[in-house]
Amino acid sequence: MNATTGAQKVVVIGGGPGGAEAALAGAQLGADVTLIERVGVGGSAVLTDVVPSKSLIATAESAAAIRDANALGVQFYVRGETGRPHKPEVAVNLQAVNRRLLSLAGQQSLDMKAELERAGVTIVQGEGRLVSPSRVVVSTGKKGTDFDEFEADTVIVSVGASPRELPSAMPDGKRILTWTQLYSMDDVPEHLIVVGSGVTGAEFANAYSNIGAKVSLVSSRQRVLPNEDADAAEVIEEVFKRQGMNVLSESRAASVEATETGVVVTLEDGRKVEGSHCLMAVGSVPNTKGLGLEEAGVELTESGHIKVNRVARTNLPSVYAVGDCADVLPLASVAQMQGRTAMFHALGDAVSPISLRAVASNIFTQPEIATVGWQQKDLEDDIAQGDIQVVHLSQNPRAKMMGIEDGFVKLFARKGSGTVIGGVIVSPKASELIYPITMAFENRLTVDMIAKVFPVYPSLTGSIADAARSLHRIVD
Ligand SMILES: Cc1cc2nc3c(=O)[nH]c(=O)nc-3n(C[C@H](O)[C@H](O)[C@H](O)COP(=O)(O)OP(=O)(O)OC[C@H]3O[C@@H](n4cnc5c(N)ncnc54)[C@H](O)[C@@H]3O)c2cc1C
Ligand SMILES: NC(=O)c1ccc[n+]([C@@H]2O[C@H](COP(=O)([O-])OP(=O)(O)OC[C@H]3O[C@@H](n4cnc5c(N)ncnc54)[C@H](O)[C@@H]3O)[C@@H](O)[C@H]2O)c1
Repeated sequence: MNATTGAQKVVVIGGGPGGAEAALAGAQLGADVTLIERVGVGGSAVLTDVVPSKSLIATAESAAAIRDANALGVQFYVRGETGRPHKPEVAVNLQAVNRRLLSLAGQQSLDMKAELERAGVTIVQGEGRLVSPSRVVVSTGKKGTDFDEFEADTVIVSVGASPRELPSAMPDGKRILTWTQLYSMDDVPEHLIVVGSGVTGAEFANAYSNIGAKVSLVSSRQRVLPNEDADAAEVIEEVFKRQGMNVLSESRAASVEATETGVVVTLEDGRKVEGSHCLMAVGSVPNTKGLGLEEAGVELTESGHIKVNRVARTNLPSVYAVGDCADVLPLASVAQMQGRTAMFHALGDAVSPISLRAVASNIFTQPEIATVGWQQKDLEDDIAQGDIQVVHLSQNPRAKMMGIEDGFVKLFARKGSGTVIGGVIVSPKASELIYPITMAFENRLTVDMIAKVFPVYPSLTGSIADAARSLHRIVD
């Protein structure tokens, strides 16, 4: 408790989406909030992960739009000396691209910092560590020479995660890279080998392919994006292959070595893949080591994630954990929701426990994959009961006009009631199109209610209405 104001004292360790949102919520409720951040406000989400990757993807979309414009009758040519037209090359200036995205990231970090300061949050630059469930030490000097100590009624740990490193494929920051190191490349890599075909691997493989790199994708599973809707992943894999990507299925990388001129990836079956650069996208590890958590009595999982309940509280009443360091779902949107929920709960405000089923998520490949609610696998495994309707975008008039060939809308409706229980959209800008399905899911709307809503004609959302209409059932 702050002795002068009587406000509750809250210390937040880590200023990514989880920590920043928690700090803002605390300030809004009148708490005395101190935010400790060792690198920059916005965290990895803003500085190395979400903002740079999605900015790179915006560039990749522009490059792909130029490539695909020909199909809609747009032609680019320059006249040579003889007056005859020549097709110009589309070139991406990677230095300019990287400058732009790093500057966007830096600016967003500064904007967030200013917003927190305006709200009254005290920001301390340094590395925080728990010394008890209500005491945090911060090393503010280089190599831990200077220390500050903070008493807290509540501590919120939001320290995020870092790229997983394999001992036989250690990143050198030049040829063998993690996703945080990609933005130092001066030129579009001649041949990028991406190890790992989860969301991170798939997004970067697609983006670099679209900006002109030759790409090989080392995928340990039968298909890329193993945790996604199988039909959606199949569309993406087909698009990848059609664009010339070398997808190596059921292939695990055993080691990666840098040579004088490039990299050699040795697969577990002995095959070797040579390229100019290698991106390691083999998952993340939580930044929970050396934080004093176990010593303070906070329970961790075997993977080092902090165990939390649905309001983000750990086994210790005064300690909460939010975002990628907790054992929930590593998404920026979830980190923010947890941050807010944790702070409200700690300060005694009303909260609803977080339901992951309602989280809309998106994979920013081209086309994108957006999902919400129960999925086909849940229906097949009989965890949920529902009917499935798929409408392919090749049947959608607007998609035809726009030259969109790949993608679909898939809707799940509960048997009997017809309530929307989930959906998948594979389409350009699926991240924007999923919102009506998310609204329907959250508010328990039925397919008949959706079918009654007028979509614009012609529009991609028309396929959502079509899927809902097809799910209409006659009531006996
Ligand atoms: C390539 C990539 C793309 C992604 N794209 C998306 C996307 O499009 N949409 C989406 O929702 N999610 C996306 N994610 C996931 C998203 O980045 C994470 O879920 C999000 O960053 C989690 O936020 P956080 O607050 O938990 O942690 P972080 O953003 O990792 O922030 C944690 C902060 O804590 C600081 N910190 C750590 N230890 C200490 C300490 N001891 N003392 C002080 N500070 C400390 C770190 O410096 C860091 O700034 C992506 C992830 C990756 C890898
Ligand atoms: N658009 C987004 O919202 C977005 C983008 C990126 C990441 N994320 C979040 O981050 C989470 C993690 O995604 P991720 O892709 O970073 O990690 P992941 O753990 O989901 O995928 C890593 C993949 O690498 C494979 N792998 C591991 N070792 C390998 C080896 N030696 N050779 C070949 N493959 C190997 C694994 O089998 C796995 O499929 C996502 O679930 C998501 O929550 C979100």
